[in-house]
Amino acid sequence: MAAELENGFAELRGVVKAVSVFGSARTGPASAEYAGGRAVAEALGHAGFAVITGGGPGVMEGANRGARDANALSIGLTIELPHEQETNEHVDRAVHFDYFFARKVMFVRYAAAFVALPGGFGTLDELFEALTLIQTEKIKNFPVVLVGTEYWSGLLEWLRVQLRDEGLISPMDLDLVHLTDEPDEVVDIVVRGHQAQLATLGLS
Ligand SMILES: CC(C)=CCNc1ncnc2c1ncn2[C@@H]1O[C@H](COP(=O)(O)O)[C@@H](O)[C@H]1O
Repeated sequence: MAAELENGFAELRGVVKAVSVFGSARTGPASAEYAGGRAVAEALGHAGFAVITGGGPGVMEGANRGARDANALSIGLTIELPHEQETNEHVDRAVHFDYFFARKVMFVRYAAAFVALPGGFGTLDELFEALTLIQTEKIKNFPVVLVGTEYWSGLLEWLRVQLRDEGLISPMDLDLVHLTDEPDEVVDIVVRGHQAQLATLGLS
């Protein structure tokens, strides 16, 4: 397990400007979600960001493909699962993990932001992990961009009403969560977050 972390750090060394993109493993190449992942990743790629996904099918594949379309580095952090699963063909650099938690460290450590498209448990797990890290200030100026207003609006509203308004989270815990359908807006949000991170480190 320690070896898995070490290997991840070694494989990803040098990745300094990247975004982790999450989304359903089940939405095929003909779906709007796949196209959305591709468009967002392509826009991020043109803005100079590498794209990190889970390396699987669906939205992950769309995002890796979009990164390639933009000639950006396309990374897949693949996971050992009970059913055999191929790394999608648009990954340039694959890093394999047996443990979900070791893999999660990499999604955060090497990314300037999280972008989440529609998905199931896996996507929600990744989203809420980021929100927990933001809330506890383990990560700072780290934007979370939800892509797909129709899909995400209900959850976001529920978080505002049931969690924020009821005092179960702080009012500012949702400040870094953005909702959009526009790839260019995703880029703007990510760039601003990245600049704020560099400024915090005294690197801007
Ligand atoms: C069809 C199927 C079950 C494929 C599983 N293959 C997978 N390969 C890589 N990452 C995955 C896989 N399943 C879930 N994940 C992780 O969880 C998210 C997708 O899960 P879900 O479909 O939203 O819940 C992805 O962002 C990814 O990081």
